[in-house]
Amino acid sequence: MLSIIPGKSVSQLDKAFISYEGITSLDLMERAAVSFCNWFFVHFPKNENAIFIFCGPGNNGGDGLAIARIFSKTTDKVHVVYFEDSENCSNDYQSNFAKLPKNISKIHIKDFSFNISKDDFVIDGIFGVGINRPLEGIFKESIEKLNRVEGMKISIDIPSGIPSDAVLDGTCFKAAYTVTFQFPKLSLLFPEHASFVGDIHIADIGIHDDFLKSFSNQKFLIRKSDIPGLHKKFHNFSHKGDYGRVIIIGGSVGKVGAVLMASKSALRTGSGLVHAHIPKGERLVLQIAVPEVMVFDSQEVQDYKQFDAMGIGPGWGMNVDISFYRELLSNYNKPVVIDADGINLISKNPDLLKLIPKESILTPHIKEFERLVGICENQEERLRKAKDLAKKHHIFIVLKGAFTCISCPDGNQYFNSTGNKYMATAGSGDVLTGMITSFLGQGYKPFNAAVCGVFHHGLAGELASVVKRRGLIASDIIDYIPATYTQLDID
Ligand SMILES: NC(=O)C1=CN([C@@H]2O[C@H](COP(=O)(O)OP(=O)(O)OC[C@H]3O[C@@H](n4cnc5c(N)ncnc54)[C@H](OP(=O)(O)O)[C@@H]3O)[C@@H](O)[C@H]2O)[C@@H](O)CC1
Ligand SMILES: [K+]
Repeated sequence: MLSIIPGKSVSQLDKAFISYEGITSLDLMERAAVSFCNWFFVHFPKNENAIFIFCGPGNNGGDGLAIARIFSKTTDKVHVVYFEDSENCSNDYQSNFAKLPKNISKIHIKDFSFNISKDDFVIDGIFGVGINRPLEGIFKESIEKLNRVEGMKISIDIPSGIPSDAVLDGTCFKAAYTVTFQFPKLSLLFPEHASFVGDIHIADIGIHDDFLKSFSNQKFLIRKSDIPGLHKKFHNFSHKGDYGRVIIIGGSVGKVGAVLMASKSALRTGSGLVHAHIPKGERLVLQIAVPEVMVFDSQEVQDYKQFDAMGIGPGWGMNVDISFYRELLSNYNKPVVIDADGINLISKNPDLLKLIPKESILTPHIKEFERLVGICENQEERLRKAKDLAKKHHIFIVLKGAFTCISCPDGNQYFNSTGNKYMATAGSGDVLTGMITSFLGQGYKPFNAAVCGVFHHGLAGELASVVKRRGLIASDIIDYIPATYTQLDID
């Protein structure tokens, strides 16, 4: 997993790493600039337009100057727009300013006309992780003007204005892309910042994972390379019992589709036997739609302990016999997955919280989560409360959304890196419930089940959206679950 380092620790990280590596801070800045340019040349291979690079007084500005020098080897249309005289800027800024070749024009921000056309590039090196207060004066005015001009806008490390670990207060540069160094800054993952951050690219500057770990603050990004090692291996003599017997409990009149999608996705994720528990009178539709699922109503199941895992809540509604739910949680002594109305019922009956088996996985979206813990001001508060809840009740909280966050009982938080905007569609959450329940039933540890569930779910959505785009529906995500195993080379 990739450690996410708090902004305030980045300069300590820098110091420790350059001493370990035997390089200077200027060398590290050069690596950052080269890595940024490598990304740029791949993304914009035929660029012939002007490139305006806005450089603030710190090392983010220093990065901008080094980038300008590299660009100037291939084009004469590079313009550096600076805010402070070099002698008032950071040391590495000064070194890079001195190295600027003659073919780069240098303009003080006060003399800049903001005459930028739509094909030009606007590169934001005004502030990085060193920002320590809301923008004012010339910085605020200039960024507001830049947000009004056209042009392809790219931020270096973080859009100027966003603090690295908190929610924006005031003005911020609006980027189409953010090229961030080595690890995503936490605030890039906040929904409040989506319109400023654009697409995120992580540029490698050679600081390896083990080194980063020692500066980590219990926050991590889940990457593709983390996933294969979390999967169980099966052999040629494995039988359907080995792949688990799971049950999805939910459904109500008009909402049986949720159980249908969760059950089908459990099958597609690899479960050997999938059962569904739905209200009497609704079973026919489910049996016709997914003949592989065995359907029961409440009177028919004698003993829930026979199931390796349970997914509770899809389409359940709020008219559930709460004593049944209470008994279900009290008597089942393995981790369960709880979603949707399964969570809403807990919000209405908070005494249920302490009955949830240890290591269970709750998968709320933001509204379900806030019903559980109270309205939150922003994502920062949500993440804090999710961590507290996970620790207090020894459960996993999967807070769904872009960069879904898994909060663990030990206080660690893991952010998912797969998925896209097309997945915000009815039933997407039911699919995830089915997938995590399936992994639990296959004998995965709850942490592995949650991580594999969210990663494969996001990946299935990405694969489906290649052809479906905004026409994607939850059933498409299910169809692409098998392809995620192919993508990750998991047999
Ligand atoms: N390991 C890495 O990740 C690497 C990081 N690198 C790069 O370094 C960046 C961090 O650089 P940094 O620490 O110099 O901070 P940065 O954001 O440039 O600004 C600090 C300056 O701004 C000022 N200031 C602050 N807020 C202000 C405000 N609101 N309004 C006005 N002024 C304000 C503050 O001075 P102050 O006024 O507070 O005295 C100070 O002068 C990082 O994001 C990345 O791009 C790479 O080069 C190499 C590898
Ligand atoms: K920036």
